Amino acid sequence: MSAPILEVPVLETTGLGVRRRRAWALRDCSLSVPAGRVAALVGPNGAGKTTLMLAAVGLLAPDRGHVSVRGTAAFVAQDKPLYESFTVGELLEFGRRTNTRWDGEGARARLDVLGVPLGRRAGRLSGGQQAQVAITLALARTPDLLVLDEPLANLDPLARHDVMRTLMGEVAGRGLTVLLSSHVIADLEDTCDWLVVLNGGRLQVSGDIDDLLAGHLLLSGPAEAAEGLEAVSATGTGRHATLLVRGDRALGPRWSTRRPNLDELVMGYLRSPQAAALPGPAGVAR
Ligand SMILES: Nc1ncnc2c1ncn2[C@@H]1O[C@H](COP(=O)(O)OP(=O)(O)OP(=O)(O)O)[C@@H](O)[C@H]1O
Repeated sequence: MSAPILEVPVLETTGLGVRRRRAWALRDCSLSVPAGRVAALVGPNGAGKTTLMLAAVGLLAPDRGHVSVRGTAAFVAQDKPLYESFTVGELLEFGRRTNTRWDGEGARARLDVLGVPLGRRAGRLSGGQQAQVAITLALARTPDLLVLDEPLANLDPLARHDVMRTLMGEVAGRGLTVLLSSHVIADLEDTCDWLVVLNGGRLQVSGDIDDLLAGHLLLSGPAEAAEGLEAVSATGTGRHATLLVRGDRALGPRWSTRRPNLDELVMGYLRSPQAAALPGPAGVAR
């Protein structure tokens, strides 16, 4: 096995714990997202995704542990708030006046390509256009880390594709690092290369998506043969069982094996909140 390549983290949390009102929304979370990665943040409702993102950009203070960002971070909240009575051009001008780092030319060029009229009031734009404007304003601040809370929610498939293409262009063009949350794994499969899974306020998975997929197998076979097999999780329909397991296993002709896809990997972990795939001290999943 080749030695793990050390990548510079842009976002790093160590033992991060955040309380919302009296309850812990995030506990003992230690993760890193390397530079130039597009990290998918997934987990059920209430898992702590927004809490982690707010802590990452400094909008929530840790109650335990640390969070650090190398460089600057920009955040686009779930409801993509814009001053509705401002025109898009006025929003750009407002951004220019209120930010020390501002790429107005890039922002105008992007909106031009997307066909968003600068003279239109933000409140009169479609949901997809509002998402694009909010992301464009965040990108114009030329952050090192862009944090997006469900940027694809309520967008049609074409608009979702456009948003992801915008992000990929920025990542390829200037090595931006992105952390984005979503409930639709299929939207993330082609563009994200890093995975963070939260469940009930705890970190379950953090790592390179290709490594994670290559490090797991999906087994299908007779339920009675599944007993005693160590698995991340198992599902079944009576006599038939499907298991998500770590590593490579030769189990004989009664089992069919294949690599899981991203959705199967995520679902396999979410079904077993106690299971975890986190990098050990040498970057090896444990
Ligand atoms: N403003 C708040 N005040 C108090 N508790 C909150 C607040 N916002 C969230 N919480 C609680 O913190 C926990 C984590 O919520 P968070 O919004 O981070 O989850 P999430 O994974 O982003 O969920 P969703 O997918 O539903 O957006 C939940 O138990 C939630 O009830």
